[in-house]
Amino acid sequence: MEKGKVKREKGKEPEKEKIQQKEERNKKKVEKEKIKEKEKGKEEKIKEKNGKEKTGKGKEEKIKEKNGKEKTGKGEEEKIKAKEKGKEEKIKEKENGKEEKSKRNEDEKRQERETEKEKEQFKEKEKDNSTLIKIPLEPLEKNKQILVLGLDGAGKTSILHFLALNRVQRSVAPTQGFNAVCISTEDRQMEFLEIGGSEPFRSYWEMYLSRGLLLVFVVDSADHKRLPEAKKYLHQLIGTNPVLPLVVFANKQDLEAAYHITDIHEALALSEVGNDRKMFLFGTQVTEDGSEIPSIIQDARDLIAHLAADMSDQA
Ligand SMILES: Nc1nc2c(ncn2[C@@H]2O[C@H](COP(=O)(O)OP(=O)(O)OP(=O)(O)O)[C@@H](O)[C@H]2O)c(=O)[nH]1
Ligand SMILES: [Mg+2]
Repeated sequence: MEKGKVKREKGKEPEKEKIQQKEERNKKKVEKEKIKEKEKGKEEKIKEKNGKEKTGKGKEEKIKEKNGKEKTGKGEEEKIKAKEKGKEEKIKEKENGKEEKSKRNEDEKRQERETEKEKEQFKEKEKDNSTLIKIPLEPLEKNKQILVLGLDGAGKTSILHFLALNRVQRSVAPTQGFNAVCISTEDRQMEFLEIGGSEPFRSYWEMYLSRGLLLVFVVDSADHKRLPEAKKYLHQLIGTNPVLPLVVFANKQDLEAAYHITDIHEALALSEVGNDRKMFLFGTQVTEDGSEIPSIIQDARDLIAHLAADMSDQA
């Protein structure tokens, strides 16, 4: 019997154990579930975090996009600037073009004015010369001329103008080549031929000397330095013809530096022109206010007319 008891007791003990085992299993289950829940919570948190991160990424992307837009915005700004620059440059170019055009217009107008002035001056000269007969070179070859020679600037044209018109010519241009002038006196006409005194024209002097009726040689009395040069040319000319009459004009006597005619006589070695030659020396000046000395030019004109008449009678 005790054994049975024992058996019962033993039987009771397995139930307890079973219950305990069940309780333990339940506990474990509960713990597992708790753990699972915890894990789930963790995962969710992580997910949330990730989500946030994602949204963060989104922000970044948005920022990037913004930057991109900003960049594109900058690009547009640059384009606009470039366009503006281009416009400015075009405007500048136009302005420059306008300036150049206006400059050109001014230059053209100036030239027109100058040509008009020149035309007016020419017309005035024409009026002045209306009493003079400009003789073409062809007919002059038949008649002998009164040659008017001398270095450039000596006053040849000025003297001729005064001889012809008894007036001073204000602006005298250097003679480029020939200047033929016909002066009428009471009983005859005199044909004068001036050849330019600049170097390129001096070679013609001697060529025309053979056709010369007489030689009028003009010097600038104040141009001391060039007197020896003038002397050289004069003696070369008269050396070819021992009887050609010579009338020397010691011009520009109004200038302070002007040599007196006795000094000019010496400087030009006029005593050496030859005994067979008629030679005369006049101190002259062609100025507006000079009233006495221009009368000398008139005397010189009378003398020249006389000499020319003599020479053409001889011919
Ligand atoms: N002070 C002064 N100036 C004069 C006189 N005669 C001429 N002139 C001036 O001297 C300059 C030259 O005169 P022109 O008559 O052109 O001299 P040119 O000998 O004909 O000169 P070319 O034709 O170059 O050979 C001009 O400016 C004249 O006004 C004068 O007696 N006194
Ligand atoms: Mg001249």
